[in-house]
Amino acid sequence: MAAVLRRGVKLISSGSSQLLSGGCKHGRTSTLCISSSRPSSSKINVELDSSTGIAVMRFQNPLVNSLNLDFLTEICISLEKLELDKSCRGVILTSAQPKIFSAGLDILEMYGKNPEHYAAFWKSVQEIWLKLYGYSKITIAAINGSSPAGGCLIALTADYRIMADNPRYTIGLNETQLGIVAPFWFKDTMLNTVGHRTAELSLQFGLMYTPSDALKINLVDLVVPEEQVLSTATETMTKFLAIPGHAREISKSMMRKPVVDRLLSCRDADIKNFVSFISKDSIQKSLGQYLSMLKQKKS
Ligand SMILES: CCCCCCCCCCCCC/C=C/C(=O)SCCNC(=O)CCNC(=O)[C@H](O)C(C)(C)COP(=O)(O)OP(=O)(O)OC[C@H]1O[C@@H](n2cnc3c(N)ncnc32)[C@H](O)[C@@H]1OP(=O)(O)O
Repeated sequence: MAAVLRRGVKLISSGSSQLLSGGCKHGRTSTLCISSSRPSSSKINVELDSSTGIAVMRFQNPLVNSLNLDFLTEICISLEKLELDKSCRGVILTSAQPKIFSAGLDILEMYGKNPEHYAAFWKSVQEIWLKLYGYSKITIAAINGSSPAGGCLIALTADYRIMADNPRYTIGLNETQLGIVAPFWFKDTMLNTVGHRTAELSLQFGLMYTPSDALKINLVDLVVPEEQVLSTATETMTKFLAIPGHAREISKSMMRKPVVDRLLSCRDADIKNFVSFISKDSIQKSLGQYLSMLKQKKS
């Protein structure tokens, strides 16, 4: 999997991605970069500073970082590589797209397709959640834009959330607004973060929160000026890194394992449930209307 290219430079490749260590792009010898072997098609960019052990994973799937099958797979592969890389100690998740952290699951993956496609897509959604929620290393979400539904879920899996102080950005599980339902593991992730009553109201109404409101309900941990989101995430990561790693990791696992195990125990049933739900005419109709609404918003 890994090959030494020249002194201090190793290449790890899987699918379309490569991991280069040593001096690359930025001329900093301590920087690792993961990028696609076809840079124009890469949906993420990862830089790992080997002097600090902090990796920054930037989502760059135009236009709005919607989570389609390819994008989810690419994120998962990169997370796996970083988890195996001993020089990586923590990952900051952020967006390279302006104003959007992630628009959530790609609605086009859930609309007008066949059951096999829905099953494959849902499996990859499960995969990313299992990977992130059970991630052994520290994760921090540097939320520099809006983050509805699946985008919020990605942020919720992190150990810490820092959001840009811009009232035009919103975050939340808005599924009911689309006429769909957040599955139990989305619900559990939310519930474990904001508590039962807030989660109940939030899920039923499909509420989207401004950064200051998200802070009030502990959906995010910190709100900072936009230009400070990444630097604050790095500072926060340093605080996490000061804690003895083994103790922190076990504590994280202790809090999250029951929820992870719950999905692991019924993955196939959850996929079946999703396929049957999303294939219903009434659900397809709701999604179709929502997509039209998104298009009309522009005109
Ligand atoms: C008995 C029990 C039963 C339970 C069973 C449970 C089973 C499980 C059920 C199903 C669960 C599904 C869970 C779903 C999770 C999701 O994540 S659904 C997606 C939710 N996302 C959204 O609602 C976001 C919608 N988008 C927006 O609000 C805005 O686009 C934005 C992100 C805020 C960006 O705004 P702006 O910058 O103004 O850009 P736009 O012009 O609106 O968008 C640009 C183009 O992108 C398209 N687009 C946007 N979001 C998506 C998306 N999520 N998927 C696909 N495409 C998207 C948008 O249409 C524009 O396209 P073009 O017009 O072609 O340019």
